[in-house]
Amino acid sequence: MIEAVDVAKSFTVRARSGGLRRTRTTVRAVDGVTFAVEQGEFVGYLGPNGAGKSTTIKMLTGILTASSGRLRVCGLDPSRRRTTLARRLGVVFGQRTTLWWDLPLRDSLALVRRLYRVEAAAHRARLAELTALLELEPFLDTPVRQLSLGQRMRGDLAAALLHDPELLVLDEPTIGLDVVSKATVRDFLERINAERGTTILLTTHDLGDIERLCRRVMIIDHGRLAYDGGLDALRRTVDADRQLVVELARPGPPIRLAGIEAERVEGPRQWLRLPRSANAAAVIAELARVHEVRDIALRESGIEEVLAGLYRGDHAYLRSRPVAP
Ligand SMILES: Nc1ncnc2c1ncn2[C@@H]1O[C@H](COP(=O)(O)OP(=O)(O)OP(=O)(O)O)[C@@H](O)[C@H]1O
Repeated sequence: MIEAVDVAKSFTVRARSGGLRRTRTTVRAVDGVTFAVEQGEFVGYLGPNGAGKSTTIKMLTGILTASSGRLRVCGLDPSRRRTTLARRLGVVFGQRTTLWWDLPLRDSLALVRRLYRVEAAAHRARLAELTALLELEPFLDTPVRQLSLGQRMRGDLAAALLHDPELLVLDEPTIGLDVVSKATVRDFLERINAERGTTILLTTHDLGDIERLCRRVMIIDHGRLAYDGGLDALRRTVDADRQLVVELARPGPPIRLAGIEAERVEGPRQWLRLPRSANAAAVIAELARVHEVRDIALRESGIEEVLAGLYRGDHAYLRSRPVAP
């Protein structure tokens, strides 16, 4: 469904550098990413702010042309075959709407039907199905500008799927939604992926979206893929690591013992990451023998912590582990 080989995108930015002088700098927003997404997959595309996610999505949808590399979406070059690709692709940008602000949702969806040249009978059937799945009925005749954020998002999802695309690309579809609306959107996405086999690429900062929906995640940072693999493998890696929070009798230099080093020191308190292979009981016994320890807590780390570590630039943490192909 998607094939990206060493895809890069650079922007030239002009900035004032004192007086009337301007300098030109190049921002490598996407810096050589290679990945493939198969039909029917549900993939999370994650990364910190400014990592290159939106730029990738704009290249996938043909809005931007890659500076270099090879990109194919549904077998097509997105920037050259943008119109043809649009018929096979659905896109939702959570921060923006594709609906007509002053029109009732029903009329907006009728215009979408004309844009995509969907047959009237097929449109009726599809609209009925989407209306039921997304519970649109109560507000089909309400102007889009009067819809709540959650209602508008459901309307946008319907608009993106009316022409029954093979691939759905979502940029933060649950941003700003309450827990009930999030659950409706997630249930819906899970269903169309499972029942219709729609391939989904999802960008989100919401860990609930990821945990609930994505079996595979790709993590991009500074324009490069830092991880591509199963969420379960990532979670197992993370869960295997634990953290020891040690409170010493007095402040001291970072603790070092048996190959384990403190990764954070705050006064008498130090944080040590215990790898999978470490025996916590033995480490604690050794700590107590060498240092004057006031207190010790052993903490399991979750997916949130590994993402935060990665986003802070703690790359060695994941790169030291096997990355799925
Ligand atoms: N049109 C542009 N001109 C210049 N620089 C750009 C342009 N678009 C994006 N960038 C830069 O490229 C980098 C990647 O931006 P991008 O919007 O792809 O990040 P993102 O991962 O989507 O971030 P966020 O999570 O904040 O939405 C950033 O440094 C950004 O400032």
